[in-house]
Amino acid sequence: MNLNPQQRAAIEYVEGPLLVLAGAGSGKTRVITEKIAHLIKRLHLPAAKIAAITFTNKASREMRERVGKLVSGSQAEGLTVCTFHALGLKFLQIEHARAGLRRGFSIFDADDAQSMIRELAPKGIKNDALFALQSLVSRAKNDGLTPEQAAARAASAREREAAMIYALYQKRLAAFNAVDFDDLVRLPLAILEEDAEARTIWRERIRYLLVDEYQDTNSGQYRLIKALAGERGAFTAVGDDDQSIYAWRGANPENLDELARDYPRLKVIKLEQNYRCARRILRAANALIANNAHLFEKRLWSEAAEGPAIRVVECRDDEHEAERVAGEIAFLAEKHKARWNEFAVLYRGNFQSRALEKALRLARVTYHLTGGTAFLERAEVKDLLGYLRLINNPDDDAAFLRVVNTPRRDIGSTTLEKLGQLAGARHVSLLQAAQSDAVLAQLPARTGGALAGFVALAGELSVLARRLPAAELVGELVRRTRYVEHLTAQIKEPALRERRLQNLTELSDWFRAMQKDGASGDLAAQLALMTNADRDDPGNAVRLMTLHSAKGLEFRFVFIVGVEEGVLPHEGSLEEGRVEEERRLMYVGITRAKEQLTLSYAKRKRRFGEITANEPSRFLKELPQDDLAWSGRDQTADAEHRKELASSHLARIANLLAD
Ligand SMILES: Nc1ncnc2c1ncn2[C@@H]1O[C@H](COP(=O)(O)OP(=O)(O)OP(=O)(O)O)[C@@H](O)[C@H]1O
Ligand SMILES: [Mg+2]
Repeated sequence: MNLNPQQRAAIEYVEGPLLVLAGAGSGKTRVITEKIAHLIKRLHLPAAKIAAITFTNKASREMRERVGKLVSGSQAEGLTVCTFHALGLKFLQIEHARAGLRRGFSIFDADDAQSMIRELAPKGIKNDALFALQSLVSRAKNDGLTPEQAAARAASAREREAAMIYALYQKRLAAFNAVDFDDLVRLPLAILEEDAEARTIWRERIRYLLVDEYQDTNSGQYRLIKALAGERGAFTAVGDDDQSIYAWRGANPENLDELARDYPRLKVIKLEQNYRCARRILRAANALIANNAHLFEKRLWSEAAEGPAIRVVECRDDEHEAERVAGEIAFLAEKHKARWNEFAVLYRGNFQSRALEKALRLARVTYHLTGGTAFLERAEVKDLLGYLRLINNPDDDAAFLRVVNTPRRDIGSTTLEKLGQLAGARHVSLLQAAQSDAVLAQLPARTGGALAGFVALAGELSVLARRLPAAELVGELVRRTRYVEHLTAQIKEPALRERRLQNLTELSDWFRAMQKDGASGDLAAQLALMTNADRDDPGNAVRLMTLHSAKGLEFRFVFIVGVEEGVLPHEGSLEEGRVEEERRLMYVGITRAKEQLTLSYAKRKRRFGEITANEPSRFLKELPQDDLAWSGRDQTADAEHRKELASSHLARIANLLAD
C-alpha cells in the first residue's frame, strides 16, 4: 500500500512538533504506525525510546500488531504502545516512591471510588447528588488540580463541597496505598511538572511520543504530553476535531488550538484523501458535519466508487427495527458472500442492544456484543481480583472488605465496624489490625477466630504469589478459598452456575495471555485498566456496539439504529445544548462504513408501558437527500428492494422483511 505525499511528509517530519489534522479515514492511525517503523528502521531510534498512545487497549494491541508487520520482532523490542492510563501505570510502577506510594499499590475502579465518596459525603446523600459530586472531584483531578487548588478555584457551594471531599478522598486513597484512574494521569503529571530530575529521566526514556485520537484528550492528558515532550517537542499528534466525542467526560477539543499556542514551531499537516468510504457515504458525512461550526477548515475527498445509496429504513417500533436489521444483515451476507465480522450495528446507548440481540438470535446471525456488563465487573472476577489486590497490597482496605467474608466466613458488619475502629485508632490497615493478637482479643472469640483464619489464608496466598505465575495463582486461589463450592452453594441454576464458573477460567486465561514479565499484582493492576472492549478478537461475528466505542474502527457494512430525536441526538445532550457533539457522534458512525450504510428509526416507542411517537432524527434532514433511499416510506424503493430480496434464495429472510 502506497502512501500519499502528505502522509509521507507527516511520517518523515521529525524536526519539531507535528500535528496531523485530518478527517475520518484519511490514514491518521496509519501514519502513526508507519512513523514508528520509520523512526526505528530509518532513524535508528531504539524502539524502547518510542511511546505511542492510543485511545483504547484494543487499539494498542492492533497497533502493536501492525508495527510488528513492519519491523522485525527484535527491532520492536521495548516499544511502548498503550493508553494514557497504562502509560501512567507504568510510570507509577517505576516512580512509586516519588508519588508517595509503596510497591504493589492498588488501583481503585469506579465502583471502589464511588463507595469511598459515598462514605465521605453527607449521610443519606441522593444518588444524583453523589454522581455529581464524584464527577466534580474527577473533573478537578483531570484538570490536574490539587485539592487546595480546587478549593481556591471553587466558585459555588457545590464546588467547595467537592473540593473538601476531594481532599478527604485523597487522604483515604493514600492510607490505602491506592490510586484511582484519574491519578494515573494526575500523579505522573505532578511529578514531571515538579521534579526536574524525573523530568530529565523520562524525557530521555521517551525520546519520541505519538498520540492518536488527540482531539479526545483532556487537559491533564494534554499537560502530560507537554511535560514528556518538553521544549524539544519531539511528538506527533494526530486527530480530527470533527470526531471529538468525549467533551462530556472532560475531553477538550480546544487542545488542538492550545497546541499551536504552546508550540509556535508546530507544523500542521492535513490529509484530505479518504481511503475508507464509498463516495456517497463520504458525501453524507461531509454534508452532515458542515452543519457544525468549525475550528479548522478541512476537505475530504475520495477516489473510491460511488457505492450504493444510503438506505434509511422507517420501522414501526424497535422490535420491528431489530428484525429488519437482522434480516438485512442475513440478506447482505448472502448476496455479497460476506463474513459476519464485516458488519457492525451501532447505537447511541447500550440499552438499545436488547431488541437487536433477540432478533439476531432468531435470524441465526452470529453476533458479539462489545460493552454490556463488562467481564471485569462480574462479582466473581471482582472477588478474585480483590484477593490479588489484598495479597499484593495489605493496606488495601477496599479489597479487604470485598473478600474478608466472601466466601462466607461469618464475619459480619458489626465485627468489621469494630475492626475498623481498632485499626483507625492504631493507624494501620484492616488486615494489619486483624494480624494483631491484641486486636483480636477485643473481639468475640468466634469472630476473632474466623478473622485469624482469614489472616492465615491471606498469608499463605501471599507466599504463593511470590512463587507462582499469575495464571496458576488464580487456580490456587480458587482452590484455597473454596470458591467453586461458594458459587455452587450460592447459585442453584446449573446454566448460570456454569457460566459463572467459566468466568473464573477466563480470568486465568487473561492472566496467561498477559503474563509475560509481570508479577500477579502488576497484572491485577493492568487488568483493572482493561474493559470488555479490549478482549480478544471475537472472531467471525457481527459487532454490536455503541457509537462511542466504534471510534477508529471500520466495517464494510454499517447499520446505525435509533436515528431518532431524543436518541441521536440524545435527549440529555439537547437539554444541555450539546447538539454539535451529537452530530460529531453521528459523523463518527457514518464514517465507519466502507461500502454500505443503513440508517433506521422507529416511529413509535414503548416507554414505561406507554406508547409514544418518535420523530426521525434532525440529522437525516441534513444528509444529501439524493444519496438516500428511503424504505418503509417510499413505496417504489421498497418494491425494488423486495424484488431483489425475492429473487435471492432467502425466502425466509424476505418474509422477515415484509411488513
Ligand atoms: N495511502 C493509502 N492508500 C490506501 N489505503 C490507505 C492509505 N492510507 C490509509 N489507508 C487505509 O484507509 C483506511 C483508513 O485509515 P486509518 O484508519 O489510518 O484512518 P484514520 O484517519 O485513522 O481514520 P479515523 O479518523 O476513523 O480514525 C485504512 O483501511 C487504511 O489501511
Ligand atoms: Mg484512526
